[in-house]
Amino acid sequence: MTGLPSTATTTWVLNPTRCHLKTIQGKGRGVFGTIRSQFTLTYSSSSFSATQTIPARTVIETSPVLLFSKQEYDDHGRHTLLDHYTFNSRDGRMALALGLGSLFNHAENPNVSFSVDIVQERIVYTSTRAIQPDEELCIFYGHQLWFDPVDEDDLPFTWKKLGLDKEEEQLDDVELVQGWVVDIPDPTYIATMLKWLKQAGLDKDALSHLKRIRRQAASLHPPPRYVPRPPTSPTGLPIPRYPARTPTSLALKNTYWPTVLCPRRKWEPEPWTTARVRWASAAVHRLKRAHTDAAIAQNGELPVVAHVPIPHPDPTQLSRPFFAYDTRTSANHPLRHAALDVIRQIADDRAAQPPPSGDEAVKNGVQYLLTGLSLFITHEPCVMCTMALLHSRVKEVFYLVPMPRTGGCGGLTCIPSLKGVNHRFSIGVWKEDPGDSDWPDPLDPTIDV
Ligand SMILES: C[S@@+](CC[C@H](N)C(=O)[O-])C[C@H]1O[C@@H](n2cnc3c(N)ncnc32)[C@H](O)[C@@H]1O
Repeated sequence: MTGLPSTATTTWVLNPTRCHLKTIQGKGRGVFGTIRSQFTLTYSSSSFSATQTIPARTVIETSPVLLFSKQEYDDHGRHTLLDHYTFNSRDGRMALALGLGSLFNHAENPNVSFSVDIVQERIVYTSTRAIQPDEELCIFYGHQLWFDPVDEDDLPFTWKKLGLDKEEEQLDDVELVQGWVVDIPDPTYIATMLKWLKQAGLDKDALSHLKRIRRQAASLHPPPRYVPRPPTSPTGLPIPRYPARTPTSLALKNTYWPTVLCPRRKWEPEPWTTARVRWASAAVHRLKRAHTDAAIAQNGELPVVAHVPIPHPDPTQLSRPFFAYDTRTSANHPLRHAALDVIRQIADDRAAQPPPSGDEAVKNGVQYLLTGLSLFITHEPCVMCTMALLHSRVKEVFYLVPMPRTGGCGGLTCIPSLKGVNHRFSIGVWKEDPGDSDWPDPLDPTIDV
Protein backbone atom coordinates (compact mmCIF):
# COMPACT_ATOMS: atom_id res chain seq x y z
CA MET A 1 0.00 0.00 0.00
CA THR A 2 1.30 3.43 -0.81
CA GLY A 3 1.66 6.36 1.60
CA LEU A 4 0.44 9.93 1.16
CA PRO A 5 1.31 11.63 -2.10
CA SER A 6 3.57 14.58 -1.42
CA THR A 7 1.58 17.13 -3.44
CA ALA A 8 -1.83 17.09 -5.02
CA THR A 9 -4.46 19.67 -5.88
CA THR A 10 -8.21 19.19 -6.09
CA THR A 11 -10.69 21.95 -6.86
CA TRP A 12 -14.29 21.67 -5.70
CA VAL A 13 -16.79 24.07 -7.16
CA LEU A 14 -20.39 22.94 -7.00
CA ASN A 15 -21.64 25.43 -9.55
CA PRO A 16 -20.60 28.82 -10.94
CA THR A 17 -22.31 30.66 -8.05
CA ARG A 18 -20.44 28.43 -5.63
CA CYS A 19 -23.49 27.32 -3.72
CA HIS A 20 -22.97 24.57 -1.23
CA LEU A 21 -25.01 21.84 0.41
CA LYS A 22 -25.85 21.54 4.08
CA THR A 23 -28.01 19.14 6.03
CA ILE A 24 -30.89 20.88 7.77
CA GLN A 25 -32.77 19.29 10.62
CA GLY A 26 -36.19 18.32 9.43
CA LYS A 27 -35.52 18.78 5.72
CA GLY A 28 -32.54 16.67 4.70
CA ARG A 29 -30.04 18.34 2.40
CA GLY A 30 -30.58 21.88 1.14
CA VAL A 31 -28.78 24.39 -1.05
CA PHE A 32 -27.18 27.40 0.55
CA GLY A 33 -26.19 30.59 -1.12
CA THR A 34 -22.73 31.38 0.07
CA ILE A 35 -20.74 32.65 -2.84
CA ARG A 36 -17.18 31.64 -2.30
CA SER A 37 -14.40 32.58 -4.55
CA GLN A 38 -13.02 29.44 -6.07
CA PHE A 39 -10.85 27.78 -3.52
CA THR A 40 -7.97 25.50 -4.05
CA LEU A 41 -7.44 22.65 -1.73
CA THR A 42 -4.07 21.15 -1.26
CA TYR A 43 -3.21 18.48 1.22
CA SER A 44 -1.58 21.02 3.46
CA SER A 45 -3.92 24.00 3.23
CA SER A 46 -7.19 25.35 1.94
CA SER A 47 -8.28 28.92 1.48
CA PHE A 48 -11.66 30.56 1.21
CA SER A 49 -12.67 34.10 0.40
CA ALA A 50 -15.23 36.07 2.37
CA THR A 51 -18.85 35.24 1.64
CA GLN A 52 -21.02 37.55 -0.47
CA THR A 53 -24.68 38.34 -1.01
CA ILE A 54 -26.29 36.94 -4.16
CA PRO A 55 -27.98 39.83 -5.99
CA ALA A 56 -31.62 39.57 -7.15
CA ARG A 57 -32.18 38.01 -10.59
CA THR A 58 -28.89 36.11 -10.60
CA VAL A 59 -28.87 32.80 -12.44
CA ILE A 60 -27.83 30.57 -9.57
CA GLU A 61 -27.80 27.22 -11.27
CA THR A 62 -28.46 25.69 -14.65
CA SER A 63 -29.13 22.00 -14.25
CA PRO A 64 -29.28 19.60 -17.18
CA VAL A 65 -32.31 17.31 -16.93
CA LEU A 66 -33.18 13.72 -17.73
CA LEU A 67 -36.58 13.56 -19.39
CA PHE A 68 -38.98 10.67 -18.79
CA SER A 69 -42.04 10.05 -20.95
CA LYS A 70 -45.34 10.11 -19.05
CA GLN A 71 -45.74 6.36 -19.62
CA GLU A 72 -42.24 5.61 -18.39
CA TYR A 73 -42.82 7.75 -15.36
CA ASP A 74 -46.26 6.34 -14.51
CA ASP A 75 -45.03 2.77 -14.89
CA HIS A 76 -41.74 3.10 -13.04
CA GLY A 77 -40.40 6.45 -11.72
CA ARG A 78 -43.56 7.35 -9.79
CA HIS A 79 -43.15 4.24 -7.62
CA THR A 80 -39.63 5.17 -6.56
CA LEU A 81 -37.82 7.91 -4.66
CA LEU A 82 -37.58 9.80 -7.95
CA ASP A 83 -41.14 10.92 -7.32
CA HIS A 84 -39.82 13.38 -4.73
CA TYR A 85 -37.37 14.91 -7.16
CA THR A 86 -39.02 15.32 -10.56
CA PHE A 87 -40.49 18.42 -12.18
CA ASN A 88 -43.52 18.48 -14.49
CA SER A 89 -42.89 19.81 -17.95
CA ARG A 90 -45.64 21.39 -20.01
CA ASP A 91 -45.68 18.54 -22.56
CA GLY A 92 -46.47 15.98 -19.82
CA ARG A 93 -42.96 14.60 -19.53
CA MET A 94 -41.15 14.51 -16.21
CA ALA A 95 -37.77 16.17 -15.76
CA LEU A 96 -35.19 14.99 -13.26
CA ALA A 97 -32.67 17.74 -12.59
CA LEU A 98 -29.05 16.75 -12.34
CA GLY A 99 -26.49 18.76 -10.42
CA LEU A 100 -27.84 20.91 -7.60
CA GLY A 101 -31.26 21.18 -9.24
CA SER A 102 -32.77 18.27 -7.33
CA LEU A 103 -31.72 19.57 -3.94
CA PHE A 104 -33.58 22.85 -3.55
CA ASN A 105 -36.08 22.52 -0.70
CA HIS A 106 -39.57 23.99 -0.67
CA ALA A 107 -40.63 27.30 0.91
CA GLU A 108 -43.91 29.15 0.87
CA ASN A 109 -41.97 32.37 0.18
CA PRO A 110 -39.17 31.15 -2.05
CA ASN A 111 -36.09 33.19 -2.85
CA VAL A 112 -35.44 31.22 -6.06
CA SER A 113 -37.65 30.73 -9.12
CA PHE A 114 -37.11 28.10 -11.80
CA SER A 115 -38.07 27.53 -15.39
CA VAL A 116 -38.02 24.19 -17.16
CA ASP A 117 -36.53 24.58 -20.64
CA ILE A 118 -37.53 21.44 -22.53
CA VAL A 119 -35.83 22.41 -25.78
CA GLN A 120 -32.43 22.80 -24.13
CA GLU A 121 -33.22 20.00 -21.65
CA ARG A 122 -32.33 22.06 -18.60
CA ILE A 123 -33.83 23.92 -15.64
CA VAL A 124 -32.65 27.43 -14.87
CA TYR A 125 -32.82 28.65 -11.26
CA THR A 126 -32.80 32.41 -10.63
CA SER A 127 -32.77 34.42 -7.39
CA THR A 128 -35.99 36.41 -6.90
CA ARG A 129 -34.38 38.80 -4.38
CA ALA A 130 -31.00 39.49 -2.79
CA ILE A 131 -29.95 36.43 -0.79
CA GLN A 132 -27.74 36.77 2.23
CA PRO A 133 -24.68 34.55 2.70
CA ASP A 134 -25.63 31.22 4.21
CA GLU A 135 -29.37 31.76 3.65
CA GLU A 136 -31.06 28.63 2.35
CA LEU A 137 -32.10 28.76 -1.31
CA CYS A 138 -35.65 27.46 -1.71
CA ILE A 139 -38.12 27.09 -4.54
CA PHE A 140 -41.90 26.75 -4.43
CA TYR A 141 -42.97 23.14 -5.12
CA GLY A 142 -46.71 23.91 -5.48
CA HIS A 143 -49.75 23.72 -3.25
CA GLN A 144 -50.05 19.94 -3.05
CA LEU A 145 -47.09 18.83 -1.01
CA TRP A 146 -46.47 15.11 -0.45
CA PHE A 147 -44.69 15.78 2.83
CA ASP A 148 -45.74 17.66 5.86
CA PRO A 149 -43.10 20.28 6.48
CA VAL A 150 -42.42 21.75 9.89
CA ASP A 151 -39.89 24.55 9.99
CA GLU A 152 -37.20 24.08 12.62
CA ASP A 153 -38.21 27.44 14.13
CA ASP A 154 -41.77 26.18 14.57
CA LEU A 155 -40.81 23.07 16.56
CA PRO A 156 -41.90 23.30 20.21
CA PHE A 157 -38.35 22.51 21.31
CA THR A 158 -34.81 23.47 20.39
CA TRP A 159 -32.36 20.85 19.27
CA LYS A 160 -29.11 20.87 21.17
CA LYS A 161 -26.23 21.02 18.77
CA LEU A 162 -23.97 18.15 19.66
CA GLY A 163 -20.90 20.16 18.69
CA LEU A 164 -19.71 17.53 16.25
CA ASP A 165 -19.98 19.77 13.27
CA LYS A 166 -16.28 19.86 12.53
CA GLU A 167 -16.31 18.89 8.91
CA GLU A 168 -12.67 17.73 8.86
CA GLU A 169 -11.92 19.99 5.90
CA GLN A 170 -8.22 20.33 6.59
CA LEU A 171 -5.78 17.49 6.62
CA ASP A 172 -4.90 18.17 10.25
CA ASP A 173 -8.59 17.86 11.25
CA VAL A 174 -9.06 14.37 9.81
CA GLU A 175 -9.47 11.97 12.70
CA LEU A 176 -7.63 8.73 12.17
CA VAL A 177 -7.63 5.33 13.78
CA GLN A 178 -5.28 2.45 13.26
CA GLY A 179 -6.54 -0.08 10.73
CA TRP A 180 -5.07 -3.30 9.41
CA VAL A 181 -4.51 -3.88 5.71
CA VAL A 182 -3.20 -6.74 3.66
CA ASP A 183 -1.72 -6.52 0.22
CA ILE A 184 -3.51 -8.84 -2.19
CA PRO A 185 -1.20 -9.10 -5.20
CA ASP A 186 -3.44 -11.63 -6.91
CA PRO A 187 -7.05 -10.34 -7.32
CA THR A 188 -8.42 -13.90 -7.33
CA TYR A 189 -7.88 -13.90 -3.56
CA ILE A 190 -10.15 -10.88 -2.97
CA ALA A 191 -13.46 -12.78 -2.73
CA THR A 192 -11.96 -15.33 -0.32
CA MET A 193 -10.48 -12.56 1.78
CA LEU A 194 -13.80 -10.67 2.02
CA LYS A 195 -15.61 -13.89 2.92
CA TRP A 196 -13.09 -14.64 5.62
CA LEU A 197 -13.42 -11.10 7.08
CA LYS A 198 -17.17 -11.64 7.41
CA GLN A 199 -16.83 -15.08 8.94
CA ALA A 200 -14.20 -13.86 11.40
CA GLY A 201 -16.56 -11.04 12.53
CA LEU A 202 -14.07 -8.40 11.41
CA ASP A 203 -16.44 -6.73 8.94
CA LYS A 204 -17.68 -4.37 11.64
CA ASP A 205 -20.19 -1.50 11.51
CA ALA A 206 -17.45 0.83 12.73
CA LEU A 207 -15.77 0.29 9.36
CA SER A 208 -18.90 0.69 7.24
CA HIS A 209 -17.76 4.16 6.08
CA LEU A 210 -14.66 2.68 4.42
CA LYS A 211 -14.42 0.83 1.16
CA ARG A 212 -12.94 -2.60 1.70
CA ILE A 213 -10.60 -2.52 -1.27
CA ARG A 214 -8.08 0.10 -2.32
CA ARG A 215 -6.68 -0.52 -5.75
CA GLN A 216 -3.02 0.02 -6.35
CA ALA A 217 -1.91 1.87 -9.45
CA ALA A 218 -0.92 -0.70 -12.08
CA SER A 219 2.76 -1.41 -12.16
CA LEU A 220 4.65 -0.03 -15.13
CA HIS A 221 6.67 -3.19 -15.30
CA PRO A 222 4.39 -6.19 -14.88
CA PRO A 223 6.15 -9.40 -13.94
CA PRO A 224 7.22 -11.31 -17.02
CA ARG A 225 5.13 -14.32 -16.15
CA TYR A 226 2.13 -14.79 -13.88
CA VAL A 227 3.04 -16.12 -10.46
CA PRO A 228 0.06 -16.50 -8.05
CA ARG A 229 1.00 -14.93 -4.72
CA PRO A 230 -1.07 -15.14 -1.52
CA PRO A 231 -1.96 -12.02 0.51
CA THR A 232 0.77 -10.59 2.71
CA SER A 233 0.59 -10.40 6.52
CA PRO A 234 -1.50 -7.52 7.87
CA THR A 235 0.20 -4.18 8.45
CA GLY A 236 -1.08 -1.21 10.41
CA LEU A 237 -2.28 1.89 8.56
CA PRO A 238 -3.99 5.10 9.74
CA ILE A 239 -7.53 5.22 8.33
CA PRO A 240 -10.34 7.82 8.71
CA ARG A 241 -12.42 7.26 11.83
CA TYR A 242 -15.59 8.84 10.37
CA PRO A 243 -17.27 9.07 6.96
CA ALA A 244 -16.78 12.24 4.93
CA ARG A 245 -19.44 14.90 5.39
CA THR A 246 -18.40 17.11 2.48
CA PRO A 247 -16.70 16.56 -0.89
CA THR A 248 -13.65 18.44 0.38
CA SER A 249 -13.33 16.16 3.36
CA LEU A 250 -13.88 13.16 1.08
CA ALA A 251 -10.92 14.17 -1.08
CA LEU A 252 -8.72 14.39 2.01
CA LYS A 253 -9.90 11.13 3.53
CA ASN A 254 -9.48 9.27 0.27
CA THR A 255 -5.78 9.97 0.48
CA TYR A 256 -5.69 7.72 3.54
CA TRP A 257 -8.22 5.15 2.45
CA PRO A 258 -11.24 5.19 0.11
CA THR A 259 -14.06 6.57 2.26
CA VAL A 260 -17.76 7.06 1.62
CA LEU A 261 -19.51 10.44 1.48
CA CYS A 262 -22.32 10.51 4.02
CA PRO A 263 -23.68 14.07 4.48
CA ARG A 264 -26.19 13.06 7.13
CA ARG A 265 -25.09 11.60 10.42
CA LYS A 266 -26.96 8.49 11.50
CA TRP A 267 -27.94 9.98 14.83
CA GLU A 268 -29.17 13.27 13.43
CA PRO A 269 -32.86 13.97 13.96
CA GLU A 270 -35.15 12.92 11.15
CA PRO A 271 -37.49 15.38 9.48
CA TRP A 272 -40.40 16.27 11.74
CA THR A 273 -43.97 16.22 10.53
CA THR A 274 -46.92 17.92 12.21
CA ALA A 275 -48.17 14.47 13.29
CA ARG A 276 -44.89 13.85 15.09
CA VAL A 277 -45.01 17.28 16.72
CA ARG A 278 -48.53 16.44 17.98
CA TRP A 279 -47.26 13.11 19.34
CA ALA A 280 -44.36 14.81 21.20
CA SER A 281 -46.59 17.60 22.53
CA ALA A 282 -49.03 14.99 23.87
CA ALA A 283 -46.14 13.20 25.61
CA VAL A 284 -45.04 16.47 27.23
CA HIS A 285 -48.61 17.17 28.30
CA ARG A 286 -48.74 13.75 30.05
CA LEU A 287 -45.32 14.36 31.57
CA LYS A 288 -46.40 17.70 33.03
CA ARG A 289 -49.59 16.18 34.45
CA ALA A 290 -47.59 13.39 36.11
CA HIS A 291 -45.18 16.01 37.45
CA THR A 292 -48.01 18.07 38.96
CA ASP A 293 -49.31 14.90 40.69
CA ALA A 294 -45.80 14.10 41.96
CA ALA A 295 -45.28 17.66 43.21
CA ILE A 296 -48.58 17.51 45.12
CA ALA A 297 -47.79 14.09 46.64
CA GLN A 298 -44.16 15.10 47.39
CA ASN A 299 -43.42 12.64 50.30
CA GLY A 300 -39.98 14.14 50.42
CA GLU A 301 -39.17 12.95 46.88
CA LEU A 302 -37.73 15.18 44.19
CA PRO A 303 -40.55 15.98 41.75
CA VAL A 304 -38.72 14.60 38.71
CA VAL A 305 -40.67 12.50 36.23
CA ALA A 306 -39.51 10.50 33.22
CA HIS A 307 -41.86 9.28 30.51
CA VAL A 308 -41.29 6.99 27.53
CA PRO A 309 -44.34 7.09 25.23
CA ILE A 310 -45.37 4.53 22.66
CA PRO A 311 -43.14 5.54 19.77
CA HIS A 312 -44.27 7.42 16.69
CA PRO A 313 -44.52 6.51 13.87
CA ASP A 314 -43.90 2.83 14.77
CA PRO A 315 -46.05 1.98 17.80
CA THR A 316 -45.18 -1.71 17.70
CA GLN A 317 -41.87 -1.20 19.49
CA LEU A 318 -43.30 -0.81 22.98
CA SER A 319 -46.15 -2.60 24.74
CA ARG A 320 -47.37 0.48 26.67
CA PRO A 321 -46.24 3.96 27.79
CA PHE A 322 -43.92 4.09 30.82
CA PHE A 323 -43.60 6.63 33.64
CA ALA A 324 -41.07 6.68 36.45
CA TYR A 325 -40.47 8.99 39.37
CA ASP A 326 -37.42 9.85 41.39
CA THR A 327 -37.55 7.52 44.41
CA ARG A 328 -34.16 8.02 46.02
CA THR A 329 -35.76 9.08 49.35
CA SER A 330 -38.40 6.37 49.77
CA ALA A 331 -36.07 3.66 48.42
CA ASN A 332 -33.24 5.04 50.54
CA HIS A 333 -31.06 4.52 47.51
CA PRO A 334 -29.00 7.32 45.91
CA LEU A 335 -29.30 5.84 42.41
CA ARG A 336 -33.09 5.73 42.17
CA HIS A 337 -33.22 8.59 39.65
CA ALA A 338 -36.30 8.87 37.43
CA ALA A 339 -34.36 8.16 34.21
CA LEU A 340 -32.68 5.05 35.66
CA ASP A 341 -36.01 3.87 37.02
CA VAL A 342 -37.71 4.15 33.64
CA ILE A 343 -34.82 2.34 31.93
CA ARG A 344 -35.19 -0.49 34.42
CA GLN A 345 -38.97 -0.71 33.95
CA ILE A 346 -38.59 -0.95 30.18
CA ALA A 347 -35.76 -3.47 30.51
CA ASP A 348 -38.02 -5.67 32.67
CA ASP A 349 -40.85 -5.32 30.17
CA ARG A 350 -38.66 -6.11 27.19
CA ALA A 351 -37.06 -9.02 29.03
CA ALA A 352 -40.53 -10.48 29.53
CA GLN A 353 -41.17 -10.42 25.76
CA PRO A 354 -39.98 -13.30 23.56
CA PRO A 355 -36.27 -12.69 22.81
CA PRO A 356 -35.40 -11.30 19.39
CA SER A 357 -34.30 -14.01 17.05
CA GLY A 358 -31.81 -14.19 14.22
CA ASP A 359 -28.72 -12.27 13.24
CA GLU A 360 -30.81 -9.38 11.94
CA ALA A 361 -32.15 -8.59 15.41
CA VAL A 362 -28.68 -8.57 16.90
CA LYS A 363 -27.31 -6.49 14.05
CA ASN A 364 -30.01 -3.86 14.43
CA GLY A 365 -29.41 -3.58 18.12
CA VAL A 366 -32.97 -4.48 19.16
CA GLN A 367 -31.57 -6.30 22.15
CA TYR A 368 -30.56 -2.97 23.63
CA LEU A 369 -32.97 -1.61 26.15
CA LEU A 370 -34.26 1.68 24.74
CA THR A 371 -33.44 1.16 21.08
CA GLY A 372 -35.79 3.28 18.94
CA LEU A 373 -37.47 4.93 21.95
CA SER A 374 -37.77 8.58 23.03
CA LEU A 375 -37.46 9.74 26.63
CA PHE A 376 -39.30 12.81 27.91
CA ILE A 377 -38.15 14.04 31.31
CA THR A 378 -38.99 17.08 33.40
CA HIS A 379 -35.38 17.96 34.30
CA GLU A 380 -32.16 17.43 32.37
CA PRO A 381 -30.68 14.04 33.33
CA CYS A 382 -27.42 14.02 35.27
CA VAL A 383 -24.17 12.70 33.84
CA MET A 384 -24.73 9.21 35.27
CA CYS A 385 -28.28 8.94 33.87
CA THR A 386 -27.16 10.33 30.50
CA MET A 387 -24.48 7.67 30.33
CA ALA A 388 -27.09 5.02 31.17
CA LEU A 389 -29.35 6.41 28.43
CA LEU A 390 -26.48 6.24 25.99
CA HIS A 391 -25.74 2.63 26.88
CA SER A 392 -29.45 1.90 26.56
CA ARG A 393 -29.30 3.13 22.94
CA VAL A 394 -32.11 5.66 23.47
CA LYS A 395 -33.09 7.41 20.23
CA GLU A 396 -33.74 10.91 21.58
CA VAL A 397 -34.18 12.75 24.87
CA PHE A 398 -36.38 15.81 25.49
CA TYR A 399 -36.22 17.73 28.72
CA LEU A 400 -38.09 20.73 30.08
CA VAL A 401 -35.81 22.25 32.70
CA PRO A 402 -32.05 22.50 32.05
CA MET A 403 -29.66 21.64 34.88
CA PRO A 404 -26.62 23.76 33.96
CA ARG A 405 -24.43 22.55 36.83
CA THR A 406 -25.13 18.83 36.80
CA GLY A 407 -26.77 17.90 33.47
CA GLY A 408 -25.19 15.43 31.06
CA CYS A 409 -27.25 16.53 28.05
CA GLY A 410 -25.68 19.93 27.48
CA GLY A 411 -25.68 21.41 31.02
CA LEU A 412 -22.46 20.49 32.75
CA THR A 413 -21.36 18.45 29.75
CA CYS A 414 -22.88 16.77 26.71
CA ILE A 415 -22.16 13.06 26.95
CA PRO A 416 -23.47 12.07 23.48
CA SER A 417 -21.10 14.53 21.84
CA LEU A 418 -17.97 13.13 23.49
CA LYS A 419 -15.47 11.54 21.21
CA GLY A 420 -15.29 7.79 21.37
CA VAL A 421 -18.84 7.12 22.60
CA ASN A 422 -20.33 4.28 20.60
CA HIS A 423 -23.86 5.70 20.35
CA ARG A 424 -25.28 9.18 19.94
CA PHE A 425 -28.79 10.42 20.48
CA SER A 426 -30.57 13.68 19.68
CA ILE A 427 -31.41 16.09 22.48
CA GLY A 428 -34.32 18.55 22.43
CA VAL A 429 -34.92 21.24 25.05
CA TRP A 430 -38.65 21.98 25.27
CA LYS A 431 -39.54 25.65 24.78
CA GLU A 432 -41.24 27.18 27.79
CA ASP A 433 -44.48 29.00 27.22
CA PRO A 434 -44.37 31.98 29.66
CA GLY A 435 -48.04 31.52 30.57
CA ASP A 436 -47.64 27.80 31.36
CA SER A 437 -48.69 27.15 34.97
CA ASP A 438 -47.77 23.41 34.72
CA TRP A 439 -44.12 24.10 33.99
CA PRO A 440 -41.90 22.24 36.51
CA ASP A 441 -40.08 24.39 39.04
CA PRO A 442 -36.31 24.64 38.84
CA LEU A 443 -34.51 22.48 41.39
CA ASP A 444 -31.47 23.15 43.52
CA PRO A 445 -28.88 23.43 40.69
CA THR A 446 -26.37 21.24 42.51
CA ILE A 447 -28.69 18.21 42.54
CA ASP A 448 -27.99 15.31 40.19
CA VAL A 449 -31.32 14.55 38.56
C1 LIG B 1 -36.38 17.65 -4.13
S1 LIG B 1 -36.00 16.95 -2.59
C2 LIG B 1 -35.06 18.23 -1.85
C3 LIG B 1 -33.76 17.71 -1.33
C4 LIG B 1 -33.90 16.86 -0.12
N1 LIG B 1 -33.96 17.70 1.08
C5 LIG B 1 -32.76 15.84 0.00
O1 LIG B 1 -32.02 15.85 1.00
O2 LIG B 1 -32.63 15.00 -0.88
C6 LIG B 1 -37.58 17.01 -1.84
C7 LIG B 1 -37.64 16.43 -0.44
O3 LIG B 1 -37.01 17.32 0.49
C8 LIG B 1 -37.77 17.41 1.69
N2 LIG B 1 -38.22 18.80 1.83
C9 LIG B 1 -38.20 19.77 0.91
N3 LIG B 1 -38.63 20.93 1.40
C10 LIG B 1 -38.95 20.72 2.69
C11 LIG B 1 -39.48 21.52 3.75
N4 LIG B 1 -39.78 22.82 3.59
N5 LIG B 1 -39.68 20.94 4.96
C12 LIG B 1 -39.38 19.62 5.16
N6 LIG B 1 -38.88 18.80 4.19
C13 LIG B 1 -38.67 19.34 2.97
C14 LIG B 1 -38.95 16.46 1.54
O4 LIG B 1 -38.57 15.23 2.14
C15 LIG B 1 -39.05 16.27 0.05
O5 LIG B 1 -39.56 14.99 -0.30
